[in-house]
Amino acid sequence: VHDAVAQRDFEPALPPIPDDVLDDEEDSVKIVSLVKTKEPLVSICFRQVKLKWSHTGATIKRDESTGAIVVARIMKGGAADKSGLIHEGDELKEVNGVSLQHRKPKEILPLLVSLTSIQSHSSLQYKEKLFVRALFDYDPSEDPTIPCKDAAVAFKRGDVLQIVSTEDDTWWQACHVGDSNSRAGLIPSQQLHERSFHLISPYLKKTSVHPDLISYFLFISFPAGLRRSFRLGRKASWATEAARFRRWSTGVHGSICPPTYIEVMRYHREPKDRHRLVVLVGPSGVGVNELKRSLPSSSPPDTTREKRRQESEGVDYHFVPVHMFEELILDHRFIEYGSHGGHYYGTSLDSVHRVMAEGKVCLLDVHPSKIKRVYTSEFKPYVVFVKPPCIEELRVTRRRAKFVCDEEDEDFEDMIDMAESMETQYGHLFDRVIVNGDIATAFRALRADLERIYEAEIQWVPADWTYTDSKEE
Ligand SMILES: Nc1ncnc2c1ncn2[C@@H]1O[C@H](COP(=O)(O)OP(=O)(O)OP(=O)(O)O)[C@@H](O)[C@H]1O
Repeated sequence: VHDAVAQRDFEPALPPIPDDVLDDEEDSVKIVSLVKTKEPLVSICFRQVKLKWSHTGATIKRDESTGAIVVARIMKGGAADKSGLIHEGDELKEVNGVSLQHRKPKEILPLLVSLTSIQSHSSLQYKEKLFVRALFDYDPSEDPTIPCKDAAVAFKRGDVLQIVSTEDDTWWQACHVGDSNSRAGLIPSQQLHERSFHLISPYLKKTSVHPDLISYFLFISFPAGLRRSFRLGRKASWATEAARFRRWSTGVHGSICPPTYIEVMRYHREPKDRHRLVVLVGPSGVGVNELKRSLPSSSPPDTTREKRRQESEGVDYHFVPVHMFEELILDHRFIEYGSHGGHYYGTSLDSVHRVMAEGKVCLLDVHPSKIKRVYTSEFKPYVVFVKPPCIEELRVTRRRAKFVCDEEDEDFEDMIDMAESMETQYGHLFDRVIVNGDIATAFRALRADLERIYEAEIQWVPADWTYTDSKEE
């Protein structure tokens, strides 16, 4: 191919090879000339060989010791990579007849803008199959460390990316999954993101460290009383936790790693498999219970308090003697438990198992710090964060609802603050965020999301879960 291309005539004509390039230096000195046409095409001329590509798929840098402009990186699957004609370390001599010698990077960049525009073909099949979910937002336009903003891929927390190269320790190459127009580009490597986090670069300060349901689904739902009891207990422990987290984030525990990427794999639920556990989290008063009330419910939680006249065993609660409840605590059988008014209330793993074993969808409402208790292949949790809207919308929606008239602005502010803290600390575990402004809209969003998750052919779940499943088979 090289020879066939080399013998053809191309327009425009290349400048002659400089006299000072000796024949025996051919292997060590490459003269590359870039000619930008009116079309969005870049012609790369390599001696007398000229190829036209829509995009080159390469980045450049200045060699610190020699001052030369060299090819820094060849993007996997890009035109430059496929051609095999330019390589990392190749020196760029001139662009459109303009010598690059002694030029400042600022002057060179506009000349090379097309060279740094990286595109891969949508039909491209990458050889490596490593998929990750991003656990933080990344906006290259706010990242001063990115070698070339045009070569980068922006993403949001939760996006699934296909990693096509991890050869470079600092900048990996990846493209978005499920987007046929997605191009491969640079993303910060895990190592780089962890390092940058500790330096608290400006772009990271803004990032977070960090889904009537189909009638045949039945849900486990815990009554408001229990939830409120938990919440009362949670409030105190949350304040301690938030304070501890603030200390960590200010550097007392500098070795804490920020969430970066988690390897994910496609998961297809077979009819024989249990449904995924649905976990609802949110700050106190945001409306988790209100949303749950609109969903069919089933298995209740455990409590040690006396049964009231209107209550039934196994409907409102499982009424358990204190000694049994305490045994369950010692056996670590509770996902979450607390006491209120001198009585225990708890959400046990056993109650979740029972519902799931019956083939029902289990809906759980816990403090986000407890998600890790069920973050296993056994439960495959789908975590929905219920978030408050802005304070103006909170005022309007909550006061419009006649039964909520005693909420003060301060409560709304607390709710918003707590939601922010939860997102900061646990956001990487959330599969879906639903803003509960107008209750009907929030409920429709939740229902649509849960329908989607239970009907979806393919879902992305942590690779660990699928490895565990295959070991168990
Ligand atoms: N979108 C909404 N619009 C108006 N009122 C709402 C909305 N969502 C919830 N509410 C009301 O706000 C109050 C608190 O809601 P809910 O009890 O569901 O909160 P929660 O998140 O379960 O908190 P807690 O555990 O503290 O009870 C309830 O009176 C509920 O009816």
